[in-house]
Amino acid sequence: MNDTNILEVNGVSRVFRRGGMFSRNTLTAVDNVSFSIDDRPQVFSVVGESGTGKTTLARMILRLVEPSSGEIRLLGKPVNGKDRIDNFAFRRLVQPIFQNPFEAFSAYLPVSTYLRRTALNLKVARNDREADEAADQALRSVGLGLDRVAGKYIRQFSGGELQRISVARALIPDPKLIVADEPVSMVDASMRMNIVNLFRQIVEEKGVSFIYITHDLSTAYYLSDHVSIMNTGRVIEQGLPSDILDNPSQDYTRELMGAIPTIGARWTELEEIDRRYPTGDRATTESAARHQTTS
Ligand SMILES: Nc1ncnc2c1ncn2[C@@H]1O[C@H](COP(=O)(O)OP(=O)(O)OP(=O)(O)O)[C@@H](O)[C@H]1O
Repeated sequence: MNDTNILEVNGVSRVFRRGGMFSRNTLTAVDNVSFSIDDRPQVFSVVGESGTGKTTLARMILRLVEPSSGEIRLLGKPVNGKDRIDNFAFRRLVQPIFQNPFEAFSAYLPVSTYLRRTALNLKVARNDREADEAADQALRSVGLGLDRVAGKYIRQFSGGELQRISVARALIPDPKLIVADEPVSMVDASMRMNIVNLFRQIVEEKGVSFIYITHDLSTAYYLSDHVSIMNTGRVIEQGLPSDILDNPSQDYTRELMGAIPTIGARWTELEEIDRRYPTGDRATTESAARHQTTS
């Protein structure tokens, strides 16, 4: 165990029962997965097709599902079990971003009220004024501001705008780690790169690390410092994105790559979308540029 690692996942498995309470049928959704994320701000991607166990893994890290075996540690402290890190400390350190931003907020509360409550509940602020300041600061990190959001309900935003607001919500407690489960798969194609670039910008500027869960190898390659490929519950290969894509050791990875018509063409398309829909205050990052030049 290394206390400077933000996250350690040691031999973690999750078995689900299939076919009712008394059934003996089981499914191993996550099978003996191990990896660690050191304290350098980074994007750590977990890539695989539907049903390979990515969401189950994310939910175990977020403490929404208990592992059947193995251990997850956050800054050296257990995430599960009787000595686990307390809930409040956990929520200050780790925040989720989910696939559907419309499900991340209440439909009955203005989004600004929701953000204010988040700041108060997480004790980032002592009163409404401080909470609004915290919300405004977080919204500015994603290219918005409280003035553009105040009093509006989720139906008044596009999916892309609302996903940016859910990134802002996640930033309110100044977390160490954000677990983003398919965060761009329900966002309009024109906004996808915008959000992906925003993640990179947050890594560089705020020192937050992301676990980026996706079926889309192309955005993972573009965005990540590290890629783990998952198939049937197992991590089958992992490493630097350029190493994996230039030299995949597994047939499954080659199949995933085959889903991208040609890597080079895809980057051109992503860059074109990015040019047409700029983030505004987006930083072009060294890491993204590095991956682009290797493609
Ligand atoms: N609560 C549950 N009970 C039973 N089976 C489950 C449960 N949650 C997930 N599974 C099963 O575990 C397997 C892995 O699911 P999981 O959602 O983790 O995969 P995934 O890679 O995230 O896929 P997707 O992108 O479609 O969500 C699937 O076969 C799924 O049906």
